[in-house]
Amino acid sequence: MANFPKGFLFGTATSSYQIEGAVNEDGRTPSIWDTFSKTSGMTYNGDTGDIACDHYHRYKEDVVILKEIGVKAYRFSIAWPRIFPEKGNFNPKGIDFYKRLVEELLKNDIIPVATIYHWDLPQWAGDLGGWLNRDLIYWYSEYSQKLFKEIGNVVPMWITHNEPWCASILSYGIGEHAPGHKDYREALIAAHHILLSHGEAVKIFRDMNIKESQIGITLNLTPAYPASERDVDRLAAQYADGFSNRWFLDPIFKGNYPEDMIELYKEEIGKFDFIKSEDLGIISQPIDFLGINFYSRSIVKYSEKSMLKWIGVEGPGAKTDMGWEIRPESLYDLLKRLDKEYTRIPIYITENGAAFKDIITEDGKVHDQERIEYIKEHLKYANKFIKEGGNLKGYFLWSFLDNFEWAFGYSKRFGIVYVDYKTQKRILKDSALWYKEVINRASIVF
Ligand SMILES: OC[C@@H]1[C@@H](O)[C@H](O)[C@@H](O)c2[nH]c(CCc3ccccc3)c[n+]21
Repeated sequence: MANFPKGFLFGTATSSYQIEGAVNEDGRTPSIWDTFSKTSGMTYNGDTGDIACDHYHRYKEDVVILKEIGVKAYRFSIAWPRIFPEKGNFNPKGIDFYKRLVEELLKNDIIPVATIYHWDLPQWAGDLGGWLNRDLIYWYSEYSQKLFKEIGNVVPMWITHNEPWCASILSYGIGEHAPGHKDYREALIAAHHILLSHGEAVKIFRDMNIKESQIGITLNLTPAYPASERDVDRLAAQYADGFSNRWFLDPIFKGNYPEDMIELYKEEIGKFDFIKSEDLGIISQPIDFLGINFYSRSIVKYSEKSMLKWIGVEGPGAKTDMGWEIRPESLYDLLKRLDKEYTRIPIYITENGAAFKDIITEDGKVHDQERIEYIKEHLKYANKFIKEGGNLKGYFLWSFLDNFEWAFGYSKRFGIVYVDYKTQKRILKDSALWYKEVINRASIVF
């Protein structure tokens, strides 16, 4: 039996575009994900977030379920297009939804953890060039400041951005996410502006001196391992680590971009003329916690073919329905590395979870034992890190509800609560009942 420290924050996580629906309600205007999901071929089956889990209307019922599971905290994101549906035009009805949600959470002793940006950029900002336009930093500052003013005193944990890597590299470089560009120079420009907007929001947050509230950022981090002990494969792993992790960790915690990656990129990217002298100082100002989203590791071998000099190799372990290798030990490796090389500020696992092919059996239940095993194993390694003195303060399971899985639409289920999208009925999967026990005892048997 392993116990977690008293006060360890067990939670669940979601995001606005993936669960809310009500895309035209109370003044909300389209986001780049409304546009992208309606562009043919961009999402599985042409799925969109138009309805999703209809959480905008069902949030009270959903908070009751959160209470039933017994989570201590709930991580959600705020839809920028509800708050500023047009450039410079604040929408009180938009913030009212989040005031109602936060009130409901607090009434049920659940700590609200708000992510300011989880990819649903207002289309009006997309039309200005999105994250390629340095002016977005101004608009993001206006948005963040308004949130801090309106609900800063009732939200104790603020996350500026969810996964800058996805919002830049995956979206402007690889093209799998909105706005679907495939230009690596654009990707690094977007990454820089997102990081800069993070820094500006932290500055605003500090200047407002909001009591009892903390601010951080969430990074998706993927430990990279060489496919062999050959030097070239070890070099490949170094570059994969730079690509996924150090390009974001270094500016935030060291105040510089990693030299080896600048060298690797400069042929393709040309001048790094989008970085101004004062930028890295703004990006690297102290934060109160680091959120990490961990799902799996990558194994890479050297390849002359790719500009990045590496290609992925399939791991030997079992896979989730996303095809991601199940490798809980890598969570421990990641945590130890962060502790040793980057920071000892509090760390929260702001996402960890798995998609599996869930079915409702005759008994009307969802026996998702694979998901229970996945979570149990990751909590085991999280606990090992804590026992060794690691400053891990919380774990947010992805996800509370089955929801819109971006390019995969509704074909992938990550929830511990099953959503029947035809009826919007919620069914607690076995994993929700198991997680309830874990939280109740703040210990797990493994
Ligand atoms: O894919 C599951 C979840 C998403 O539903 C969340 O919105 C997002 O924050 C999130 N990040 C990751 C890991 C990074 C990643 C995201 C999308 C595609 C590939 C890798 C996994 N997830």
